Amino acid sequence: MLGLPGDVTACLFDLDGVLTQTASVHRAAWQETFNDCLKRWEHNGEPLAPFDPASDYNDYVDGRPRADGVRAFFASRGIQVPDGDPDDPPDRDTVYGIGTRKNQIVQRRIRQDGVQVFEGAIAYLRATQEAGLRRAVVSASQNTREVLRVTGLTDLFEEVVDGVVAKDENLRGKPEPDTFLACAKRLGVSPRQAVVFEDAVAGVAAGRAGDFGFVVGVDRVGHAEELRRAGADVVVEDPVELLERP
Ligand SMILES: O=P(O)(O)OC[C@H]1O[C@@H](O)[C@H](O)[C@@H](O)[C@@H]1O
Repeated sequence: MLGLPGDVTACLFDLDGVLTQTASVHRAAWQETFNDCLKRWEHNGEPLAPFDPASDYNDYVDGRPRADGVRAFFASRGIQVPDGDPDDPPDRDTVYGIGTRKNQIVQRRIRQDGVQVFEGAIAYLRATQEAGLRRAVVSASQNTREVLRVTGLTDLFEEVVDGVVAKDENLRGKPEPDTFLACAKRLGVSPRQAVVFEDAVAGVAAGRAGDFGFVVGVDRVGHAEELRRAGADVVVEDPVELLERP
C-alpha cells in the first residue's frame, strides 16, 4: 500500500526538506553564521575553508540538533568552540551563542518570507491519512511547531517529537534513533510497524539504527547514494513517487 510494506501502520516524517522547503532556510542561515566566524577567526594570514552549503551541510548539520551541528562543523575545521551556556546571547562565540545567532536568521526568514511546502509530499501525507495510517513528525528543529503552524499542517499529525521535546526528555539527536523511538512509543506502535521519511543522512542512519520497518530516503539535492549507504530501503526525489508503486 502506498509503496510501503503491507504490515506498516505508522509514518514518521522528518520536516525540513521532506515536507517543507525549510532545509534551504537552515542551509543559508548556517552558511552566513559559520562564514562570519571563519572570517573573523582566520589568523596568521591562514584562511579557513568556508562552509560548503552542499557537503558541509549534509555531513555536519543536516538533521542534527542545533548545538550538535555547531560542534560537528567546527570540529571538521579543527576548531573547538567552548559550549558556553544555553542562555548565551547571540553575540557570544560559544556553541550556544553561535546557535542562537543562526536561529535568529532562521526565524527572521520564516517571519518575512513564510514557508513553502513540497506539494507532492503533502499529497502523499494526505494519502496516508486517507489510508488510515498513523502520522507523526520527528524533527531536530526547535522551530517545528512554528513551521507546522504557518503552513497549516499541525492538524495532520497525531504526535510531534521535535527539538523542544528532545531537550525536555533528554533524547539524543539524530543519527541516534532516540527521537524516532520515542515517537513510535507515543503512537503505541513498534519500530517494525513504522516507516521513517528522511532527507538527511543522519536521519536515515537514525531510522536504520532504530530498526524501523522501512526507511525512505528523500533526495532533493542529489545525495541519493549517501542516503542508500546510510541504510535507506528506497530513495525517491519526493514521497509522491511512492503513490505510483504497488
Ligand atoms: O535550529 P533548529 O530550528 O532547532 O533546527 C535544528 C536542525 O533541524 C534540522 O531539521 C535541520 O536539518 C538542521 O539544519 C537544523 O540545524
